[in-house]
Amino acid sequence: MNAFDVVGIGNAIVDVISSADDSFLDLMGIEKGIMQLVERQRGEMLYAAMKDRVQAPGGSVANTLAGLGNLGLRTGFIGRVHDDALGRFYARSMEEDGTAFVNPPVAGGDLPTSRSMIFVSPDGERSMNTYLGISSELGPDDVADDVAGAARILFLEGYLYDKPSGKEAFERAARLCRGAGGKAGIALSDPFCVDRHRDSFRHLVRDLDYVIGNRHEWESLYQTDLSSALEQAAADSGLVVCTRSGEDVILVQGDETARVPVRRVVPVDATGAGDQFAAGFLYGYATGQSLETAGRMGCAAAAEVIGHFGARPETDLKALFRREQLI
Ligand SMILES: OC[C@H]1O[C@H](O)[C@H](O)[C@@H]1O
Repeated sequence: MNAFDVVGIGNAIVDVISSADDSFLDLMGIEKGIMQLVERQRGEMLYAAMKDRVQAPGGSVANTLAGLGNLGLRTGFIGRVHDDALGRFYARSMEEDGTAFVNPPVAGGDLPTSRSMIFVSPDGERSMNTYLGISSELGPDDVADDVAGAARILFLEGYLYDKPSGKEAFERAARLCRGAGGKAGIALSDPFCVDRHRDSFRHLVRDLDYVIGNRHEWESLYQTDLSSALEQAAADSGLVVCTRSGEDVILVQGDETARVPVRRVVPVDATGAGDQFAAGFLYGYATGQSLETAGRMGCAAAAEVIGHFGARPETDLKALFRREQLI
């Protein structure tokens, strides 16, 4: 029996969250609604400018694992934090959220634990400014055989391709998992990330077992409109999932297509919507649900997280799924 139902690998990031209106974003030169990588100095400047900031564990794939841990699956996260206050907070929080943080915080070195300064606008949009710190050093040595090789399902973060060592870690993890008979898939992360790594990601769609992305990411990947992009993706990949903020989610596996309706609501904070969609979907995938049920689980988990600040669920997702008659 595998030690883990789902193992994820990605950037281990502490989120620092505060509210800000559009004029503040303009003043600070922050592009609304995307994730921008920032240098340490700019990160410190933005941190200092945040009013009533709240600190929470984040990181895209790690957020998904927290959702899966909440749902009772056996989960592990491969990430890299420094042995500083933020890093110890992060490792402890992952464990408290039900996910094994398999690599201990790293002592020594200059780079601190990663943090993302996230500004939430009154319309619920989030603008993320991430200083990668020690996470930029995540590499193949962080990927243990008895973690990636012991996963039934592996979930990989597209953002890792931004650093050569992250890419090597990603590829080693996928090799170990699939070599031991597990399934590996990727979250495309964001359209700019797709733009930076288009050729590599096109290969991954062909090589991996499932791919999750939103409409902008799929359009960027194939540089065409959504329906042509999904047609190509379905021909390339075993299982394709496309979220479309506020519109039906589309899931395609071989000849089967499911469309899952989404209730349109104004988010309190959109941070983590895609991550929790992935958690609900992967719970369905791991427990052998139909495409449609897995998609509905994704939508339910995403709807929960956008109803409050922060990128991780605050309620019992299994109870939520029961109420929605999904389990
Ligand atoms: O997807 C949301 C996450 O992306 C960024 O990596 C932040 O850490 C945030 O928690």
